[in-house]
Amino acid sequence: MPDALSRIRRGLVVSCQAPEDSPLRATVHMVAMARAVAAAGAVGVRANGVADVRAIRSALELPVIGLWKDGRAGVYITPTPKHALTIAEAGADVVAVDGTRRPRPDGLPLADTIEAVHDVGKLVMADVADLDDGLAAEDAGADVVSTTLAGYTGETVPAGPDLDLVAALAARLRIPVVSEGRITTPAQARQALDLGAWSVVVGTAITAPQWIAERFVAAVRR
Ligand SMILES: CC(=O)N[C@H](C=O)[C@@H](O)[C@H](O)[C@H](O)COP(=O)(O)O
Repeated sequence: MPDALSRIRRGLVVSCQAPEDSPLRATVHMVAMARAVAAAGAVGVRANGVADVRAIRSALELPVIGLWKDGRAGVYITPTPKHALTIAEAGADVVAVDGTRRPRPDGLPLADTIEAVHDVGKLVMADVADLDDGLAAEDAGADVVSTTLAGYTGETVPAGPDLDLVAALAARLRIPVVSEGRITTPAQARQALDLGAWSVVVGTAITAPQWIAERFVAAVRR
């Protein structure tokens, strides 16, 4: 098992990302967030964009899962080999890419992006939406799959994490399966591991103070 994957086994990876319109959208804030979660015992960090990946890589010893969000709809997570190689070059140990079976903007198969990343000695996390995506991503050579895109390819986004998908993928795949997306409680994170997840990625519930505060505000307004 590659070192970066061994190191995140049965642990918490924290996604340190802030959207463009967030007051936290500056690399310095994402590095501080990454340091804070590392101090708490997180075993890895997931980060978006060249600047954040590069800065977090040099600030921390932890494995970095890097991605490049290009756009907001369709295939936007590290959609092409060019995006993937840029993130690998920025220092990501694992490059997270869209691993769905949707047509990619460059028309190339997922396997091409995976091969390009492997050629520079880095690993690929395929962000999938369903079981068939996961099976196809494993066949295409992905090193690990994550349930990142489950619930984001249809009309509406479901409320909780898709833990059924975690269990289904873990039962069928030989490669590690990471549980990611809408995990908002420690109990859900634990449950994901109990269902066979290799590790758990949590973002919003830890690193988005606006989302956290909104829940408190709504509760005290009632
Ligand atoms: C769908 C998509 O674009 N997901 C992104 C992937 O990197 C991030 O916006 C999420 O924050 C991340 O997956 C962690 O999930 P959550 O924030 O729900 O814990």
